[in-house]
Amino acid sequence: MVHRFLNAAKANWRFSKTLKPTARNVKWNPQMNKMRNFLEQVNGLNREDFELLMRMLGLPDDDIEAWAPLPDEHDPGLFEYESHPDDDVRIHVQVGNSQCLLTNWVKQRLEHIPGFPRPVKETGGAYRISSTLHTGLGMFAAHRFKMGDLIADERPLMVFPIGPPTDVNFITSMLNGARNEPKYAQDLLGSIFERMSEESREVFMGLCTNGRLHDGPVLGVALANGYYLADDLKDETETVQSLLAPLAPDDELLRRLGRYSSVGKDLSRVNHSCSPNAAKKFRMSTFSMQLRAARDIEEGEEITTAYTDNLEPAAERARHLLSRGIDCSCPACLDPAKSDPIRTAVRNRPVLYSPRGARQGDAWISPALQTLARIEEEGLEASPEYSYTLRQVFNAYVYVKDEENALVYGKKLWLANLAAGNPLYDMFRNVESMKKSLQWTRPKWLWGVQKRHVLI
Ligand SMILES: C[S@@+](CC[C@H](N)C(=O)[O-])C[C@H]1O[C@@H](n2cnc3c(N)ncnc32)[C@H](O)[C@@H]1O
Repeated sequence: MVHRFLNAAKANWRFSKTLKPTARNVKWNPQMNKMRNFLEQVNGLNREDFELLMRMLGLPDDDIEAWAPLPDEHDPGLFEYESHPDDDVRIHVQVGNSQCLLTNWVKQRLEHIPGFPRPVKETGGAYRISSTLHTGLGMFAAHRFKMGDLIADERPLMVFPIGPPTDVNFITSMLNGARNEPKYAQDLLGSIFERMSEESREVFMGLCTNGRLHDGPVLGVALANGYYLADDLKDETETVQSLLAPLAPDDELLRRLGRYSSVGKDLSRVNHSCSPNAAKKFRMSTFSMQLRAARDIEEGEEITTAYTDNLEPAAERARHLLSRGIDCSCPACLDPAKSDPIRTAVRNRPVLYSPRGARQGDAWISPALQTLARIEEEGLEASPEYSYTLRQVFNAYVYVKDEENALVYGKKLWLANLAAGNPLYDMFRNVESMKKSLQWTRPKWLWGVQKRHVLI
């Protein structure tokens, strides 16, 4: 059987990135359901099929082009792969100085990336690692960064699996903090560790263990520093698909099936914040973790990322963080009565409806502007809701043909996407392409009805 795996940029080349509803607690009406079904089908299309559909629907080339993401230097290309009995077998793979335990499938996927591994970017002198007041070592900005700027680009010392396909015991051991099967997990990580260079081993063992040495030294470091690679590096074998199929959406196994974690030299020194100023993204093409500024950062400021979902209430965050040995004492954790309602309001940000009939001023845009203000007040620019809300506001200003404001928010959206590693669209920062966008040229096209439109 031939599997077709689309690269991220192509898979993301979708209307729905701009139009798909993302707000929670939304009451769906039949019209929205219809739209969602349509968009879900469009979602599955690659660029060629998408273009074909748009042409069939009568969309001119100019409009189609305006929706295309710019060429992506991280585009891993198309992967067409014949399934093989060895797909799930794990093997040791070295990429540069990274030692990894990957499935044959992932190894094949990486080898299909043109020019793999592409060079990592030099950011020499952009940061320093030094002591913080209360959280051990941390990373500090050596100069000012603007939102979206690259702070670090680093290949991991080690990449290791955190779940099946083949090692069901391993997941049990990791889920139980390695208490049930410490020997198994320790041996597995040990087999990667012993392949590392002496220098890398020394760096690795110098990382913080957070008192988890009882798990064994290598496992202790991996548990205290492991960074979850989520969808950025994962197995997509038939075994994984079949194991995934019966799982409920809240099953913990979903997070772990065919997934990986990594430990880095400097990036493992970045501490957690509930209002982080930076975001990490693993890139397959360079086999490296990129750290970018999620908002402007001053020289000397500590650089932080989120170890947990920062839109959860403080009590829920504390539960997650405690499992990583962190007792967070940031202002949001110390004063949940003030912070929790703001974060919940961001999470439940409202759907934005355009006004019925003729233009009725811009007051209908204010719920989205209010969400943006809340995000900036709480320092939540690293959460996906920031891009979503900027997109709402951009769409809304384009809808009312307010060129000046559309451009202001389009440019912010461009930077927020850059920081998050999302696809970049010229229309967000360029008046010419903005005016070719669907929202600008024919706002009623998609729904084909003279009703209110959801600008999500
Ligand atoms: C990946 S390491 C970060 C670097 C670490 N501070 C060091 O000295 O190497 C994660 C550990 O740092 C500490 N840490 C990170 N963020 C923290 C925070 N917000 N509050 C308290 N401790 C934190 C915890 O001990 C955690 O297990």
